[in-house]
Formats: sequence, C-alpha cells, structure tokens
Amino acid sequence: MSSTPKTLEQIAAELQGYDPQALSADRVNDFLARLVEPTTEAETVGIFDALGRVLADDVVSPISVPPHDNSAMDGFALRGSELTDRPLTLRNQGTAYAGKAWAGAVGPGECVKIMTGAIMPAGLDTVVPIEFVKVDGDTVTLPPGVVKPGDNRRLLGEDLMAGQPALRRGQTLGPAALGLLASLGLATVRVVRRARVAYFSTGDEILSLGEPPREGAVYDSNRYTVFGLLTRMGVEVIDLGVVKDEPALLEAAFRDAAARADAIITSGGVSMGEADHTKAMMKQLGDVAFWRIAMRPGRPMAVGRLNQAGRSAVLFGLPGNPVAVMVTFLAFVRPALQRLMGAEVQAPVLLQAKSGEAMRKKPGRTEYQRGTVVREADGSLVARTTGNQGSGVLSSMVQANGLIVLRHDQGNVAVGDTVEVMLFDGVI
Ligand SMILES: Nc1nc2c(c(=O)[nH]1)N[C@H]1C(S)=C(S)[C@@H](COP(=O)(O)OP(=O)(O)OC[C@H]3O[C@@H](n4cnc5c(N)ncnc54)[C@H](O)[C@@H]3O)O[C@H]1N2
Ligand code: MOO
Repeated sequence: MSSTPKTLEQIAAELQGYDPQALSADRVNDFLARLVEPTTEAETVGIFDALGRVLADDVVSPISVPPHDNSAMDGFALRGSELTDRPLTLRNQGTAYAGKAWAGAVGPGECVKIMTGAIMPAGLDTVVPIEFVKVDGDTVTLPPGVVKPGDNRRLLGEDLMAGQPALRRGQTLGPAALGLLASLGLATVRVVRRARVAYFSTGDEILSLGEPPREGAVYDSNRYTVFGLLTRMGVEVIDLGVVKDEPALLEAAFRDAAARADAIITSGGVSMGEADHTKAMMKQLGDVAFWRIAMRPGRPMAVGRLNQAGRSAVLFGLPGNPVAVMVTFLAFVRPALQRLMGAEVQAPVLLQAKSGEAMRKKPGRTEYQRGTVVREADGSLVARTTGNQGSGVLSSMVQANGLIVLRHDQGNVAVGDTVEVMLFDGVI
C-alpha cells in the first residue's frame, strides 16, 4: 500500500460517536472503509486468466461492435419504404452470407436473400424472416403486417461504438465481461494484482488435522471456512496453520504474515480470556483496536494494521467461535477485502421474505440467524431458522442457504413479518 495510511486514532476521530466498546455493525464498515486502501499495483493477464479479477483501468472500445449493420434473421433483406398494407412481391437478386459483403446492386422492387449476421446490402434496411414469405423461383412474396421498416436489422455499434467506455475500472470480470473483451478483439486486460491474505488459527486447545483427539481440545475448523471464504473471493491465500498461544510463536506468525500479505486474518483470542497472548502480541506489533460490536454472533473483534519490512498489512482478528468467524467475515471482512482488491464494494442484495416463525430479537444489535428461504406453494418466499443458533454450531450454518439479517433497531419478529436475507448463493 502506497500513501501514508491514517492511524486508527485519526480514523476514530472522523467517525461521530465512535465507541470501541459498543460499535454498530454499520459503523464497523464505515471504519474499515477508511482503514483499508485499494491495491494500486496492476498486471496484464490473458482473457482466460481474467475471470474474477478486478479491472485496473477503464476499457474503451477500440472498435464498433457489431462492426456493420447486419441481419438478425435468416430471410430476405428489403427496402422498408416499399412495405404497404398490401402483399409485397419482390425479385431476389442473390444471397448475402455472413462473413463477406454482398457485392451487387439492388434496385426498387428487388430483395436479397440474407443469412443471420450477414452485412446488410447497401440500400436495404429491413429483413423479413424466411418463414413469413412465399418463394417461387426468383419471386418472393410477403403478406402485409409481418415486418415494419428497420425490423430484424442490427445496427453498427449498437452494442458498443468505437471510443465508448466498455468496462469500468473496479469491475469484477465475470463470464459476460470476458466475452465482451473478446468481442472487442482484446486478448489481454489490465487487472489489479491479486490480494494476498494470510490466515492462522490461535489457541492451545486447537488441534490440527492429523493430530489425535485429546481431552478439552477441538479440531481447527476456522482455517477451512476462512480458506473457503477467501478462495470464493479469488484472493491468493497464505495458510499459516494453527499457532499455539506462546508469544514467540505468535510473534513469528504475525511478522511472517505482515511481511507477505496485504491482509491478515486470525481467529480466537480476542475476547476477555486470561490465558491468551494473542491480543498482547497484536498490540505490541501494530496499531490495533479491540472492539465489542453490537451484533450476534461475532461480538469481539480486533482490527488494525501491522507494519513489517516497510509494508503494512490490515489485520482482522476474528472471534474464535466458528460461526462468529463466518458472520464477521461476511459482514465486515468481505467488503473490506473487496475494497483492498480495488473492486467496487457491492453490498449484498438482501432478499425480502416472510418469516415462517417468531424470532426473539433485542433492539440495539444486529443479529444474523442462519436460515433457509424456500418458495411455498402459494409462491411466497418464507424464511426459517435452521436450528441451534449457538455461535459454535456449524451444522446449522451448513443447512442454511442464507443469513436472516435482523437489523440494529429491529425488535421481536412475528410469524408473517417481513425479514431480510443475505443469500449465500453467489456470496459463499
Ligand atoms: N466474559 C466474556 N466472555 C466472552 C465474551 C465476552 O464478551 N465476555 N465474548 C464471547 C464471544 S461472543 C466469543 S465469539 C468468544 C470469542 O473469544 P475469542 O476470540 O477469545 O476466542 P477463543 O476463546 O479462543 O475461542 C472461542 C471458542 O471458539 C473455539 N475455537 C477457537 N478457534 C477455533 C478454531 N480454529 N476452530 C474451531 N473452534 C475454535 C474455541 O475452542 C472456543 O470454544 O468469547 C466469548 N466469551
Ligand atoms: O462472537 Mo460470539 O460468537 O457472538 O459467540
């Protein structure tokens, strides 16, 4: 990252009513938008490697697409001015195929057989589809009313005119954008360098896969959900494993992560626990704030910047509970990383559904309930929770197809009330 970044204190001073001990979810995103700076480094990649990448520059169309007026149908090209409310009989002068211009001249009362995509012969502006005409040798007859002047003709540049902006910097390239770039004859494109994100799990009770189970210990699941969430975003992941709660190991992991990554994600050790060196090490190595967010799950979270070897990495210290990790990632880390990746930040489109059950909800915090949205027989969308909402319970997350987002000021939800759902489809 290039320009001198603001300190957390400076950012906090910009935000009215900033209280690290009682932050609303919206305020967290305001803070992160000021903390995280877009990557400015770019690279040129081939179109096949550009899927999911973020455009570094606007793309201006070097050519017009389509490059000539052409037919949208297989049929006969004619002069629209000759159409009347009576049957029209024309004499066919030949066939225009896609890929080369038809060379002859066409006079009044004449037409040209034409294929879809073929250049419109000079003077002709309308195409009647073949299924509407009667052909008898060279004679073509069409009934009145089947076409209007200009029908079934695609105009030069109707998709894009040469010199027009085709794609905007910050757009994430999807399949349609790859096709559009190719339609402009562009074999390569400038994209933002892929963001590098390092992550590790902390805690003495956390077992790595392959270790035998032992009393009081649990297998690390957070590294795998974080891996999945990051990979879905198209970032380059740096997996630093499970780091035991020892200062020297934590210091080495943080320094390694800060030297190699644009952002660091950890899980665990950010709450009030005593046997924990994670917070102390974050504090020692960087400019870090410890928050209590008015949300459920995902209350405690550390945020800041670690500097190492002249570069700076953003730190997201997520709470240890497995569902809190996923929810804080989706609510905060994902938009922050989109910004870091140089992408336009896309707030997820929330789906409105009727609640199929009553939900208890305290005003004054945002709650994310794991749920499913299904279409009922009467066509309405109904959201229901997927069971145990404990912040350590992943099975109800697996069963969910979205998060029911109960907003900060909202109170209890009654059956039939409208709720908003962040669907996972397309997000995770
Ligand atoms: N007195 C208070 N206690 C707690 C508070 C609080 O505000 N006051 N907040 C609770 C909330 S909410 C959460 S969330 C947790 C977060 O605590 P930590 O971030 O310090 O996380 P840990 O204590 O290390 O772990 C919490 C929980 O998650 C399990 N865990 C941790 N890492 C992993 C992993 N990689 N894979 C699977 N499971 C993991 C860990 O075993 C604990 O059960 O604090 C509450 N307490
Ligand atoms: O962050 Mo905690 O999940 O609310 O248990």
